[in-house]
Amino acid sequence: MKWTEISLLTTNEAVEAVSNVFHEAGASGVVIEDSTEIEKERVDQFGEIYALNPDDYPTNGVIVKAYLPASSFIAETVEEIKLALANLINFEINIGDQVLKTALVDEEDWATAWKQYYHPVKISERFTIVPTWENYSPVSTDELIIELDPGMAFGTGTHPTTVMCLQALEKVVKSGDTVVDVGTGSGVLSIGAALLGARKVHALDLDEVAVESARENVVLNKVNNVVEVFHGNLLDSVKESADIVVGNLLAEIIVSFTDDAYSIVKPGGKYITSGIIGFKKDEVKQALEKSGFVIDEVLMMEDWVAIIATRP
Ligand SMILES: C[S@@+](CC[C@H](N)C(=O)[O-])C[C@H]1O[C@@H](n2cnc3c(N)ncnc32)[C@H](O)[C@@H]1O
Repeated sequence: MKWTEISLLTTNEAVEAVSNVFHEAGASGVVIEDSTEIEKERVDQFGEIYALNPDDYPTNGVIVKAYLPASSFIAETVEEIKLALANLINFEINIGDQVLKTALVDEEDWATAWKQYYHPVKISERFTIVPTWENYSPVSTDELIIELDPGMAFGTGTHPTTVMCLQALEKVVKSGDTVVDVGTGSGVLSIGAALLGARKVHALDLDEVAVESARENVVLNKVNNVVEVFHGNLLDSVKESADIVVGNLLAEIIVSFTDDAYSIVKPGGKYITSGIIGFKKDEVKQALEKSGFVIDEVLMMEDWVAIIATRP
Protein backbone atom coordinates (compact mmCIF):
# COMPACT_ATOMS: atom_id res chain seq x y z
CA MET A 1 0.00 0.00 0.00
CA LYS A 2 1.20 3.54 -0.78
CA TRP A 3 1.18 6.28 1.88
CA THR A 4 1.62 10.01 1.65
CA GLU A 5 4.22 11.24 4.11
CA ILE A 6 3.53 14.83 5.20
CA SER A 7 6.32 16.45 7.19
CA LEU A 8 6.84 19.73 8.98
CA LEU A 9 10.03 21.06 10.53
CA THR A 10 8.70 22.64 13.70
CA THR A 11 9.67 23.70 17.22
CA ASN A 12 9.84 21.58 20.35
CA GLU A 13 6.91 23.42 21.92
CA ALA A 14 4.66 22.69 18.92
CA VAL A 15 5.29 18.94 18.54
CA GLU A 16 2.15 17.80 20.34
CA ALA A 17 -0.08 20.40 18.76
CA VAL A 18 1.23 19.62 15.27
CA SER A 19 0.88 15.86 15.91
CA ASN A 20 -2.71 16.46 16.98
CA VAL A 21 -3.44 18.41 13.79
CA PHE A 22 -2.02 15.52 11.74
CA HIS A 23 -4.07 12.97 13.68
CA GLU A 24 -7.23 15.02 13.28
CA ALA A 25 -6.62 15.19 9.53
CA GLY A 26 -6.76 11.39 9.54
CA ALA A 27 -3.07 10.57 9.82
CA SER A 28 -2.46 6.93 10.49
CA GLY A 29 0.65 7.64 12.52
CA VAL A 30 3.24 10.23 13.44
CA VAL A 31 7.03 9.95 13.59
CA ILE A 32 8.94 12.53 15.61
CA GLU A 33 12.57 13.26 14.74
CA ASP A 34 13.95 15.56 17.43
CA SER A 35 17.38 17.19 16.95
CA THR A 36 17.95 17.22 20.76
CA GLU A 37 17.76 13.39 20.88
CA ILE A 38 21.23 13.26 19.35
CA GLU A 39 22.74 15.63 21.94
CA LYS A 40 21.35 13.88 25.02
CA GLU A 41 23.83 12.09 27.23
CA ARG A 42 23.11 8.40 26.99
CA VAL A 43 23.91 5.93 29.73
CA ASP A 44 23.92 2.37 28.51
CA GLN A 45 22.56 0.74 31.63
CA PHE A 46 19.52 -1.19 32.81
CA GLY A 47 19.22 -2.72 29.35
CA GLU A 48 18.68 0.65 27.65
CA ILE A 49 19.61 0.46 24.02
CA TYR A 50 20.61 3.55 22.11
CA ALA A 51 21.53 3.43 18.47
CA LEU A 52 20.71 6.81 16.98
CA ASN A 53 21.96 7.74 13.55
CA PRO A 54 22.53 11.53 13.23
CA ASP A 55 21.52 11.34 9.57
CA ASP A 56 17.98 10.51 10.71
CA TYR A 57 17.59 13.75 12.68
CA PRO A 58 17.32 17.44 11.78
CA THR A 59 20.16 19.74 12.90
CA ASN A 60 17.64 22.08 14.56
CA GLY A 61 14.06 21.76 15.79
CA VAL A 62 11.85 18.72 15.38
CA ILE A 63 10.48 17.08 12.26
CA VAL A 64 6.97 15.70 12.68
CA LYS A 65 5.98 13.25 9.95
CA ALA A 66 2.46 12.01 9.41
CA TYR A 67 1.27 9.20 7.20
CA LEU A 68 -1.99 9.25 5.26
CA PRO A 69 -3.20 6.66 2.77
CA ALA A 70 -2.31 8.02 -0.67
CA SER A 71 -5.53 9.13 -2.36
CA SER A 72 -6.81 11.73 -4.75
CA PHE A 73 -8.06 13.78 -1.77
CA ILE A 74 -4.59 14.45 -0.46
CA ALA A 75 -4.42 18.01 -1.82
CA GLU A 76 -7.59 18.95 0.11
CA THR A 77 -6.23 17.29 3.25
CA VAL A 78 -2.99 19.22 2.98
CA GLU A 79 -5.00 22.45 2.72
CA GLU A 80 -7.02 21.45 5.84
CA ILE A 81 -3.77 20.79 7.69
CA LYS A 82 -2.37 24.17 6.67
CA LEU A 83 -5.49 25.90 8.01
CA ALA A 84 -5.34 23.99 11.29
CA LEU A 85 -1.63 24.81 11.66
CA ALA A 86 -2.34 28.49 11.02
CA ASN A 87 -4.96 28.28 13.78
CA LEU A 88 -2.29 27.10 16.25
CA ILE A 89 -0.56 30.44 15.81
CA ASN A 90 -3.72 32.06 17.24
CA PHE A 91 -3.03 30.02 20.38
CA GLU A 92 0.43 31.64 20.50
CA ILE A 93 2.11 28.36 19.59
CA ASN A 94 5.28 28.90 17.55
CA ILE A 95 5.07 26.18 14.91
CA GLY A 96 8.24 27.13 13.01
CA ASP A 97 8.59 27.66 9.28
CA GLN A 98 5.13 26.35 8.29
CA VAL A 99 6.49 24.65 5.16
CA LEU A 100 4.70 21.32 4.69
CA LYS A 101 6.51 18.74 2.58
CA THR A 102 4.86 15.69 1.02
CA ALA A 103 6.35 12.45 -0.32
CA LEU A 104 5.03 9.07 -1.41
CA VAL A 105 6.26 6.05 0.61
CA ASP A 106 5.30 2.40 0.71
CA GLU A 107 4.05 0.55 3.77
CA GLU A 108 7.27 -1.27 4.44
CA ASP A 109 9.24 1.99 4.79
CA TRP A 110 6.59 3.28 7.17
CA ALA A 111 6.81 0.22 9.44
CA THR A 112 10.58 0.51 9.58
CA ALA A 113 10.42 4.25 10.27
CA TRP A 114 8.54 3.57 13.52
CA LYS A 115 10.75 0.87 14.77
CA GLN A 116 14.18 2.33 14.23
CA TYR A 117 13.50 5.16 16.71
CA TYR A 118 11.90 3.06 19.38
CA HIS A 119 13.78 0.85 21.85
CA PRO A 120 13.47 -0.15 25.56
CA VAL A 121 13.93 2.95 27.71
CA LYS A 122 14.06 3.20 31.50
CA ILE A 123 12.10 6.39 32.05
CA SER A 124 11.73 6.57 35.82
CA GLU A 125 12.73 4.92 39.08
CA ARG A 126 10.52 1.92 38.34
CA PHE A 127 9.18 2.10 34.79
CA THR A 128 10.82 0.77 31.63
CA ILE A 129 8.94 1.14 28.34
CA VAL A 130 9.52 -1.77 26.00
CA PRO A 131 8.26 -1.88 22.40
CA THR A 132 6.45 -5.11 21.65
CA TRP A 133 8.99 -6.24 19.07
CA GLU A 134 12.00 -6.07 21.45
CA ASN A 135 13.11 -8.77 23.90
CA TYR A 136 13.81 -7.36 27.35
CA SER A 137 14.44 -8.90 30.78
CA PRO A 138 13.84 -6.82 33.93
CA VAL A 139 17.05 -6.08 35.84
CA SER A 140 15.47 -5.64 39.28
CA THR A 141 12.49 -7.15 41.04
CA ASP A 142 10.59 -3.88 41.53
CA GLU A 143 11.04 -2.75 37.91
CA LEU A 144 7.72 -2.26 36.12
CA ILE A 145 7.61 -3.03 32.40
CA ILE A 146 5.13 -1.31 30.13
CA GLU A 147 4.98 -3.08 26.78
CA LEU A 148 3.78 -0.76 24.05
CA ASP A 149 2.88 -0.89 20.44
CA PRO A 150 2.30 2.80 19.74
CA GLY A 151 0.33 1.81 16.66
CA MET A 152 -1.29 4.89 15.27
CA ALA A 153 -1.87 6.74 18.58
CA PHE A 154 0.24 9.33 20.38
CA GLY A 155 2.35 7.74 23.03
CA THR A 156 5.62 5.95 22.54
CA GLY A 157 5.82 6.58 26.27
CA THR A 158 9.09 8.46 26.01
CA HIS A 159 7.90 12.01 25.29
CA PRO A 160 8.86 14.29 28.23
CA THR A 161 5.19 15.04 28.94
CA THR A 162 4.43 11.31 29.26
CA VAL A 163 7.58 10.58 31.26
CA MET A 164 6.65 13.27 33.82
CA CYS A 165 3.13 11.83 34.14
CA LEU A 166 4.54 8.36 34.82
CA GLN A 167 6.97 9.81 37.37
CA ALA A 168 4.08 11.69 39.02
CA LEU A 169 1.90 8.56 39.05
CA GLU A 170 4.80 6.68 40.64
CA LYS A 171 4.77 9.26 43.45
CA VAL A 172 1.04 9.36 44.13
CA VAL A 173 -0.69 6.08 43.19
CA LYS A 174 -1.50 3.94 46.21
CA SER A 175 -2.68 0.37 46.12
CA GLY A 176 -6.46 0.27 45.62
CA ASP A 177 -6.77 3.78 44.12
CA THR A 178 -9.22 4.65 41.36
CA VAL A 179 -7.77 6.64 38.42
CA VAL A 180 -9.16 8.55 35.43
CA ASP A 181 -6.80 9.02 32.44
CA VAL A 182 -8.04 11.84 30.17
CA GLY A 183 -6.62 11.58 26.63
CA THR A 184 -5.13 8.13 27.08
CA GLY A 185 -3.47 7.89 23.62
CA SER A 186 -1.69 4.54 23.53
CA GLY A 187 -2.96 3.82 27.09
CA VAL A 188 0.53 4.17 28.58
CA LEU A 189 -0.50 6.11 31.72
CA SER A 190 -3.44 3.83 32.49
CA ILE A 191 -1.21 0.78 32.18
CA GLY A 192 1.33 2.49 34.45
CA ALA A 193 -1.35 3.28 37.05
CA ALA A 194 -2.59 -0.33 36.98
CA LEU A 195 0.96 -1.69 37.42
CA LEU A 196 1.38 0.62 40.43
CA GLY A 197 -1.60 -1.03 42.10
CA ALA A 198 -4.64 1.01 41.05
CA ARG A 199 -7.85 -0.95 41.55
CA LYS A 200 -9.77 0.62 38.69
CA VAL A 201 -8.68 2.88 35.81
CA HIS A 202 -11.10 4.71 33.52
CA ALA A 203 -9.20 5.64 30.34
CA LEU A 204 -10.75 7.77 27.62
CA ASP A 205 -9.85 9.50 24.38
CA LEU A 206 -11.64 11.56 21.77
CA ASP A 207 -9.78 9.77 19.00
CA GLU A 208 -11.22 6.36 18.02
CA VAL A 209 -7.79 5.23 16.77
CA ALA A 210 -6.32 5.95 20.21
CA VAL A 211 -9.18 4.08 21.92
CA GLU A 212 -8.46 1.04 19.76
CA SER A 213 -4.71 1.27 20.34
CA ALA A 214 -5.14 1.72 24.12
CA ARG A 215 -7.46 -1.32 24.29
CA GLU A 216 -4.85 -3.46 22.51
CA ASN A 217 -2.03 -2.26 24.77
CA VAL A 218 -4.13 -2.82 27.90
CA VAL A 219 -4.65 -6.46 26.88
CA LEU A 220 -0.98 -6.80 25.91
CA ASN A 221 0.03 -5.70 29.44
CA LYS A 222 -2.57 -7.98 31.06
CA VAL A 223 -4.26 -5.13 32.95
CA ASN A 224 -7.63 -5.45 31.22
CA ASN A 225 -9.19 -6.50 34.53
CA VAL A 226 -8.30 -3.03 35.90
CA VAL A 227 -8.33 -0.63 32.92
CA GLU A 228 -11.43 0.11 30.86
CA VAL A 229 -11.03 2.28 27.76
CA PHE A 230 -13.84 4.54 26.53
CA HIS A 231 -14.41 6.94 23.68
CA GLY A 232 -15.21 10.36 25.14
CA ASN A 233 -14.60 14.09 25.32
CA LEU A 234 -12.64 15.20 28.41
CA LEU A 235 -14.59 14.28 31.57
CA ASP A 236 -18.06 14.52 29.99
CA SER A 237 -18.83 10.81 30.38
CA VAL A 238 -17.12 10.29 33.77
CA LYS A 239 -19.70 10.00 36.53
CA GLU A 240 -17.76 8.45 39.42
CA SER A 241 -15.23 10.39 41.47
CA ALA A 242 -11.62 9.16 41.51
CA ASP A 243 -8.59 9.27 43.79
CA ILE A 244 -6.43 10.46 40.90
CA VAL A 245 -7.12 12.17 37.58
CA VAL A 246 -4.27 12.41 35.07
CA GLY A 247 -4.36 14.37 31.81
CA ASN A 248 -1.49 14.86 29.37
CA LEU A 249 -3.14 17.47 27.14
CA LEU A 250 -2.28 20.90 25.80
CA ALA A 251 -2.37 23.82 28.27
CA GLU A 252 -5.28 25.41 26.35
CA ILE A 253 -7.35 22.24 26.88
CA ILE A 254 -6.33 21.78 30.52
CA VAL A 255 -7.45 25.26 31.54
CA SER A 256 -10.83 24.67 29.89
CA PHE A 257 -11.94 21.93 32.31
CA THR A 258 -10.25 22.46 35.70
CA ASP A 259 -13.69 22.87 37.37
CA ASP A 260 -14.84 19.49 35.98
CA ALA A 261 -11.59 17.89 37.15
CA TYR A 262 -12.12 19.36 40.62
CA SER A 263 -15.58 17.81 40.85
CA ILE A 264 -14.26 14.36 39.82
CA VAL A 265 -11.19 14.26 42.11
CA LYS A 266 -12.10 13.05 45.63
CA PRO A 267 -11.20 15.32 48.57
CA GLY A 268 -7.57 14.52 49.36
CA GLY A 269 -7.12 13.16 45.82
CA LYS A 270 -4.60 14.26 43.19
CA TYR A 271 -4.82 15.89 39.78
CA ILE A 272 -1.78 15.40 37.51
CA THR A 273 -1.63 17.66 34.45
CA SER A 274 1.04 17.59 31.77
CA GLY A 275 1.55 18.68 28.15
CA ILE A 276 2.14 22.23 29.37
CA ILE A 277 4.72 24.21 27.45
CA GLY A 278 6.97 26.11 29.89
CA PHE A 279 5.67 29.62 29.35
CA LYS A 280 2.05 28.51 29.99
CA LYS A 281 2.90 27.16 33.47
CA ASP A 282 1.50 30.13 35.41
CA GLU A 283 -1.69 30.22 33.34
CA VAL A 284 -2.38 26.55 34.18
CA LYS A 285 -1.39 26.99 37.85
CA GLN A 286 -3.81 29.91 38.18
CA ALA A 287 -6.65 27.97 36.54
CA LEU A 288 -6.05 25.02 38.88
CA GLU A 289 -5.96 27.25 41.96
CA LYS A 290 -9.07 29.15 40.84
CA SER A 291 -10.95 25.82 40.71
CA GLY A 292 -9.80 25.05 44.27
CA PHE A 293 -6.74 22.84 43.78
CA VAL A 294 -3.58 23.30 45.84
CA ILE A 295 -0.35 22.91 43.85
CA ASP A 296 1.93 20.27 45.39
CA GLU A 297 4.74 20.11 42.88
CA VAL A 298 5.79 21.40 39.47
CA LEU A 299 7.91 18.99 37.40
CA MET A 300 10.00 20.21 34.48
CA MET A 301 11.67 18.38 31.61
CA GLU A 302 13.16 20.06 28.56
CA ASP A 303 10.59 22.76 27.59
CA TRP A 304 7.72 20.98 29.31
CA VAL A 305 5.96 21.26 32.67
CA ALA A 306 3.74 18.87 34.62
CA ILE A 307 1.86 19.82 37.77
CA ILE A 308 0.74 17.65 40.68
CA ALA A 309 -2.15 19.24 42.59
CA THR A 310 -4.37 18.17 45.47
CA ARG A 311 -8.08 18.71 46.00
CA PRO A 312 -8.11 19.73 49.69
C1 LIG B 1 -0.44 14.28 24.22
S1 LIG B 1 -1.46 12.90 23.95
C2 LIG B 1 -1.21 11.99 25.48
C3 LIG B 1 -1.29 10.50 25.31
C4 LIG B 1 -0.90 9.70 26.56
N1 LIG B 1 -1.79 9.98 27.66
C5 LIG B 1 0.53 10.01 26.98
O1 LIG B 1 0.73 10.60 28.03
O2 LIG B 1 1.46 9.65 26.24
C6 LIG B 1 -3.05 13.62 24.15
C7 LIG B 1 -4.20 12.70 23.88
O3 LIG B 1 -5.39 13.41 24.24
C8 LIG B 1 -6.40 13.12 23.30
N2 LIG B 1 -7.35 14.22 23.34
C9 LIG B 1 -7.23 15.47 22.80
N3 LIG B 1 -8.32 16.20 23.06
C10 LIG B 1 -9.15 15.40 23.80
C11 LIG B 1 -10.46 15.59 24.36
N4 LIG B 1 -11.11 16.74 24.22
N5 LIG B 1 -11.03 14.57 25.05
C12 LIG B 1 -10.36 13.39 25.18
N6 LIG B 1 -9.15 13.16 24.65
C13 LIG B 1 -8.55 14.14 23.97
C14 LIG B 1 -5.65 12.97 21.98
O4 LIG B 1 -6.41 12.20 21.07
C15 LIG B 1 -4.37 12.28 22.43
O5 LIG B 1 -4.48 10.87 22.36
